[in-house]
Amino acid sequence: MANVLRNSAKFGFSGVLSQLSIHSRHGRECVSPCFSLQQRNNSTSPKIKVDLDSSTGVAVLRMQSPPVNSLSLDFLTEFCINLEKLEMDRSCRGLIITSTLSKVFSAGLDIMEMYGKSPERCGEFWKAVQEMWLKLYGSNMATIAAINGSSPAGGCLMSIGCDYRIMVDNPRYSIGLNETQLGIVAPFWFKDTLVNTVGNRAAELSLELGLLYSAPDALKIGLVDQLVPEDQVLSTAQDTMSKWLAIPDHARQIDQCVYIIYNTSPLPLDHARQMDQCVISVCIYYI
Ligand SMILES: CCCCC/C=C\C/C=C\C/C=C/C(=O)SCCNC(=O)CCNC(=O)[C@H](O)C(C)(C)COP(=O)(O)OP(=O)(O)OC[C@H]1O[C@@H](n2cnc3c(N)ncnc32)[C@H](O)[C@@H]1OP(=O)(O)O
Repeated sequence: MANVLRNSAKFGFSGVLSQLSIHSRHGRECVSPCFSLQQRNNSTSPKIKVDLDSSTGVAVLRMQSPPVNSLSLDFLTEFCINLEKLEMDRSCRGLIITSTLSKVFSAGLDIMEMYGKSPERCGEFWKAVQEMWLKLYGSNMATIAAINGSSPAGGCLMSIGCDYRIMVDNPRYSIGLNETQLGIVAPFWFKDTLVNTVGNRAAELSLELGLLYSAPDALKIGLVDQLVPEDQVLSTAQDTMSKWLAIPDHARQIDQCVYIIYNTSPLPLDHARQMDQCVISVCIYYI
């Protein structure tokens, strides 16, 4: 543990995960000389748009993959590449994730990725899902989800992978890990992340019944931290981010790291990750 804490101070949580044998992770010390200033500040790709304001150190990542921002392999790959670029950029300290689509933040995993694909493709897809969660939950940046629409299943995982959640105050928007309603089971690390957010009992009820919560109900159980009118979601996220960034990065990162290490099962370890990948790939293949 002493080593983990020493490393957390040196590398931040991402760095600690890499000490625990995660591939391709980058502490904030690791600044790639490969990215030009222009590349770092603005990158546009088909499914994701990122704008980094270098005066505030805050990036806004907009998911723009109609109709519902479903998490396909292509989407997840783009998402992870963008996250990795921001992670390596010293000037970026905070990340806000939101959607350009009306009514939907993200519909979760792309159902077409889970239907009739080869075991190899299923494995690749699941690895990308794991990677998305590891990169987001383990990020050294302060992360806020500005949830401007429904966010079921994998969309909810993405939201609870952030440090703070602001949702539009609209009872028609829902959020939750509804996998059991679909006849599938949320993996253990989805469960851990939910428990870390809403506590044990609420998570148990939520997972077993596959509950989707309206925005007001999500606030009641602590699944989201704040509700705001639709037109204020981004500005509130920016204001909230400035409070998070008033805390010295190293202190926030170490605090987060200690919390996660004590409260999360060991997916960061290669063997746990591979076992999870194998089980899920087989399950998807036989669905
Ligand atoms: C032991 C067994 C273990 C098995 C293990 C297997 C897998 C892993 C286990 C768990 C992890 C799973 C995580 C997941 O994320 S699963 C995905 C769950 N997602 C959902 O349930 C969301 C479904 N969608 C909705 O509820 C709604 O679409 C919405 C997001 C609320 C938006 O509603 P709206 O009315 O605005 O749109 P439509 O419903 O009309 O949809 C428009 C369009 O989008 C298509 N679509 C919707 N969701 C998805 C999706 N997840 N993937 C792909 N495509 C999606 C929908 O079909 C419509 O398409 P069309 O062509 O008809 O226009």
